[in-house]
Amino acid sequence: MADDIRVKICGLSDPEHLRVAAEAGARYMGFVFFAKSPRHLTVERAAELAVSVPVGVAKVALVVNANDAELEAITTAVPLDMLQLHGKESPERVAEIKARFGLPVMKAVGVAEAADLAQIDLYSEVADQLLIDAKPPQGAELPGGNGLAFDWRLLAGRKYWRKPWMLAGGLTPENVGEAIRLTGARQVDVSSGVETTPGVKDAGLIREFLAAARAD
Ligand SMILES: O=C(O)c1ccccc1N[C@@H]1O[C@H](COP(=O)(O)O)[C@@H](O)[C@H]1O
Repeated sequence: MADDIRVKICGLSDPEHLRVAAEAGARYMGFVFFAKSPRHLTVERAAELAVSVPVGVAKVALVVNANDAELEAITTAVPLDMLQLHGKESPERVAEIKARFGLPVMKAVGVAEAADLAQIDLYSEVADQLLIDAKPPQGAELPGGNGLAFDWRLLAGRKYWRKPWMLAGGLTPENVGEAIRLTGARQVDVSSGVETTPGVKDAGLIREFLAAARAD
């Protein structure tokens, strides 16, 4: 087992799936706070779920262009370890959120072509981690969580970014091994790939994903 591969399961909403993910070795659990997402949680529900996350597993709040009032409500109600910024937050806004809310920040960067990789260096200055995801198609309702992959060969030979990074976008139990092999990722994030329909996670797929990601 490649136990050093750290897996994040995003968009969890059921305590049973939290239990399965933790038991199978997930290191991060993502709660989505974005009303347009089928995985959206209220702060009250997320606070209830957070209780079931074992010590040592990071609780991550995913937000999209959230204002301070929204962030205040989330961070006050839910015990969190990290904020995932998945919108169009500027480097200045990332730095401001990090300072104001006192939590490590992971900034999502959308990639469709080599030119997009420059964003990674830009955000490396201010974010604690980078999340390298597929750029959403023009006009997409969601800026992530679309089950869309990008060309992983764009990351080949570039594993030494200045900050820890996580690979996301269209990962599944079937393709995660190949994605890790091609990109050198040591951390991976999945949402749609462990669902039967958008927003509905599947315990068997969660287990399969973790086993595949952590296999040698
Ligand atoms: O999961 C969502 O609903 C979501 C909504 C808004 C922004 C990002 C979202 N999810 C993140 O998107 C990537 C890729 O997800 P997928 O595996 O392709 O479905 C991942 O980082 C999720 O955390």
